[in-house]
Amino acid sequence: MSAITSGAEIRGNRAGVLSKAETLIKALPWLERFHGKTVVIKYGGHAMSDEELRHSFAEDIVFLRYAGLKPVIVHGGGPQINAALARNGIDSTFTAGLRVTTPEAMEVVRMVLTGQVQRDVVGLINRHGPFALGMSGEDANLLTAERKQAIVDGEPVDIGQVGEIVEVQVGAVRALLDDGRVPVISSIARGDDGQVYNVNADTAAAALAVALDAAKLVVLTDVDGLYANWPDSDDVIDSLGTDELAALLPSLSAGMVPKMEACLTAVRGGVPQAHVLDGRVLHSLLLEIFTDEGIGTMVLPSPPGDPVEVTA
Ligand SMILES: Nc1ncnc2c1ncn2[C@@H]1O[C@H](COP(=O)(O)OP(=O)(O)O)[C@@H](O)[C@H]1O
Ligand SMILES: CC(=O)N[C@@H](CCC(=O)OP(=O)(O)O)C(=O)O
Repeated sequence: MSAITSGAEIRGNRAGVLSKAETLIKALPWLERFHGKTVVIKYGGHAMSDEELRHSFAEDIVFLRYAGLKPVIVHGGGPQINAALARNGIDSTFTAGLRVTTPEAMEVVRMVLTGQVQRDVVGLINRHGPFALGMSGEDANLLTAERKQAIVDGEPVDIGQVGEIVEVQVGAVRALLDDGRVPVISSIARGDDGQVYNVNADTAAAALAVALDAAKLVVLTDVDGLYANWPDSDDVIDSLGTDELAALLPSLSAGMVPKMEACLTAVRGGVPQAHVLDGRVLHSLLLEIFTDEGIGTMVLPSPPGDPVEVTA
């Protein structure tokens, strides 16, 4: 027998249906603006902690792909590397937000990023749509790096096999994008000296966003955005210009340093906007790209408005 719905029920559902249609229509200007555009998304290790959030991230990526955008993912894996180093009895320290990478730590970093985290992210996305394909920055000479030194109190400090990106060859990534794929990239680089280098994933994402002429860089992490007076307050800076950000950088600490440097590099390199978003919020990527809700911190070319007041 065919299913029958009463007229009263249909009229009762109408309001809910209309509000869903309104949500879709509100996304229209953003769909037009970003259709065919490349968006580089840094998926931080801390943003991968929860099962429901991981699926919401994968759904967002597949949604972006079906909506005609070209998402490129650069994944992190700091907490996963920490756990693997601890299991192997290898000490792990950070200088200026970067892991001091001995040759034995480098083996673990490479194995965890390309052999574990990248595989997990690819598998996760492909459960929602068959688009993801993993690459290391070493593949097809995507990322070439030289040994980097950290600067501490104005002095250069050796931090081992940490790489500073000196060349990006995006041919292989473009080929994947042209084929409708979603590249998932691990932040390991090759060196002309035959070494492999550990590159901070925020830094790698910024270099790729610039090289790919991306319309946006989005950095997903585990805080609301850039806090103005962290750790004393949780006031989030909604938006700031590159000049203000450059002035602020010396006062920032820990993981925020490479993240905000990445936003600065990307926007100064021609990417129109960079965002730091809370990956703990379900569907934060879709909310950022397809609505005008201000979530997280946005970096724009200077001047974007009044300078923010910040105390170190
Ligand atoms: N001004 C700041 N605003 C927000 N977070 C900050 C700030 N300064 C330092 N942090 C720290 O940086 C961390 C994010 O960096 P990180 O742990 O490297 O994340 P991810 O794994 O996502 O790359 C936050 O969890 C917070 O503890
Ligand atoms: C040089 C350096 O620090 N490399 C990082 C690479 C992974 C990373 O950046 O992961 P998150 O984005 O999750 O922090 C590391 O070894 O932890």
